[in-house]
Amino acid sequence: MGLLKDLESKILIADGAMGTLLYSYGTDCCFEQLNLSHPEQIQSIHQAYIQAGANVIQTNTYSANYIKLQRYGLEEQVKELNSAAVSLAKKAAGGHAYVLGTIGGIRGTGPSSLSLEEIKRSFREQLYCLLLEGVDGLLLETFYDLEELEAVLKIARSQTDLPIISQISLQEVGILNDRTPVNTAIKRLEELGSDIVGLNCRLGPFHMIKTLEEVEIPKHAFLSAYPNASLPSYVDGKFQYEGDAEYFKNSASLFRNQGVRLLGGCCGTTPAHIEAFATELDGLSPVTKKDVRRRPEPIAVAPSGQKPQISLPKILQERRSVIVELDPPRKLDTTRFFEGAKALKEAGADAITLADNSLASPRICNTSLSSLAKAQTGTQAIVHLACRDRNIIGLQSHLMGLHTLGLHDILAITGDPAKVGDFPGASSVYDVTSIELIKMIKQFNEGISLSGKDLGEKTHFTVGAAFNPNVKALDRAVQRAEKKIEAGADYFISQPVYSEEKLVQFHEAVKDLPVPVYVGIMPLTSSRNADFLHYEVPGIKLSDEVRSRMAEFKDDPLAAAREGLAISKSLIDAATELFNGIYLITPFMRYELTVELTKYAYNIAPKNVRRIQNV
Ligand SMILES: Cc1cc2nc3c(=O)[nH]c(=O)nc-3n(C[C@H](O)[C@H](O)[C@H](O)COP(=O)(O)OP(=O)(O)OC[C@H]3O[C@@H](n4cnc5c(N)ncnc54)[C@H](O)[C@@H]3O)c2cc1C
Ligand code: MET
Ligand SMILES: [Zn+2]
Repeated sequence: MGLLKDLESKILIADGAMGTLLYSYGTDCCFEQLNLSHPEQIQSIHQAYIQAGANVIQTNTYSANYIKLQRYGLEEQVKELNSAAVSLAKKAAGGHAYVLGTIGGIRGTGPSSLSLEEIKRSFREQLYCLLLEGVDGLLLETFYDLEELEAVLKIARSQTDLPIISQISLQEVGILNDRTPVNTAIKRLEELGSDIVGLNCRLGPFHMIKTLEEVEIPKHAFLSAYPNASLPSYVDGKFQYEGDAEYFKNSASLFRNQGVRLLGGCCGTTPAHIEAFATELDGLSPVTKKDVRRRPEPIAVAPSGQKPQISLPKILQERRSVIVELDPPRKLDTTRFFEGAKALKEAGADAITLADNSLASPRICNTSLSSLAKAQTGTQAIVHLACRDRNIIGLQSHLMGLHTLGLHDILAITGDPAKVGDFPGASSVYDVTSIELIKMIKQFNEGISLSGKDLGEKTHFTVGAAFNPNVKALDRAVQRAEKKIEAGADYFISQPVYSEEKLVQFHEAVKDLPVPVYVGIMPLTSSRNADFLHYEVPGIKLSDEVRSRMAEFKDDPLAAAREGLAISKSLIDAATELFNGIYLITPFMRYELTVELTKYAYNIAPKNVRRIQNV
């Protein structure tokens, strides 16, 4: 007797959801905490599943690791919560059902910055607690990330000979988030020594069976499936699942036909669903042969989006390039904006850049204006894209829209937080930071969405990233830049620099980076403007000389603007000795200033070329 021995000749039925069942009862605390605070509740759920026909149950430990328990301040209780869970499940099983120690995946559906080392640490701790209490097997479930599952499976396999079940979760039929076909992933888990391999959560029976049609029956492992009851719906502020056990009854034989030998339920399932599986498959032997549907090769489709205009990082390798930030207006009159776009194009700017609600204050949508500017004047536009205002659904939709409009230049930024802007109470989404956004965009360039879905064609985005040289520790800024390069950044655009000394330090810090930099220069418009930047904008310091030059024209706005231009010109003189890329920032829609500076920058003869940033 033993779980694996039984599976050689039988189909076993596993239990269904624990978490969503508790949630449906109105539980709103940490579910694992109930192992200690309300043990009778957990035990009665186990018993209900056993009564429904489950031969295999799992401990209430899905999130009982320090990383997830941290959310509730329970990270010190990993041992107690796991121990209690095992003893409750064992008591309920009373020797009539196998008890699996459950460990849930940590990396979710979006990009995660949690290191594998930290995940492994947390996994080891929970693993030892479960093994110490004596379970009949381990259930590694709800892993969206194959790298994570492989890493923890290796650890578990090296620590125990007990049966191990490894279950992947999918967002798309047949394919993991990283594009690995599910059949390949299952084979890899089998090779790493998993005794049972399969799928759980996220998909309901329909999509899970469709996925299993692409999966071969493993030679040295058994197949498992724990489908969700349905897709969730959101009613009256609560997630609900359609609870039709009759539907599960009809699906049972379809799972069997796919070679599944351990069949249970995940989110939204109840003892009624498990009973449906158990009665329907009672006495039936496992299927050992089936036809496997081959995954179709992705079809290469000719791209429909227009091809990019000039490649800015390429230009920077060859010659000087000036780009100019011309921000969307805060009000609805766009006259000055389009005049500016036209004038800058005529002045020779290689592109204009349009901020995305910078300083977290609403402006006209930069994509609309970029598209119109491109259509009206042929201007190449760099669209800033901030992670603050869009979740990963909105970001992806936006990327597809940019591609469709033929806007291929993006500046990927995390974005100023909402609290600095006009609506400090608004939420800052930040599902991802600039680094993960850059990765996402580069994945789109491979024709693949964040969930691994085939986009049907490849995008052609060139991705810029932000660099702030106005920080105390430039070396840390460079380290962050290196991460952005690793993620796929093609070039950098910097915050404005206001002193020649800073330009030299900046150049020294980035000269060996493998991608080019556009160095920021923003003309000062008045003495007050200079003081504001110096005193109020974090990281920006103007030299005493610059501030006193501006202060001289305190009462003469025209003369002050002229002085601001003169200062910018000397900064451009210094900058063009060090960098090929000049990024001019138009202050307060005064594009005449940046038009003049664009012409000025192009008219400076190339100087000591050897010192130019090495790219
Ligand atoms: C060229 C340019 C254009 C911009 N356009 C916009 C815009 O359109 N809309 C908008 O809202 N904002 C814009 N910003 C502002 C920008 O979003 C913020 O300045 C941001 O904090 C830094 O850039 P990032 O978004 O790439 O953040 P990231 O570099 O991704 O930084 C994200 C987080 O990491 C932290 N961090 C950054 N650098 C370091 C470091 N060296 N060490 C440790 N932690 C660090 C930051 O505090 C921040 O919380 C722009 C900035 C630049 C330089
Ligand atoms: C989020 S997937 C399901 C986790 C666990 N098996 C439960 O039912 O609570
Ligand atoms: Zn689930």
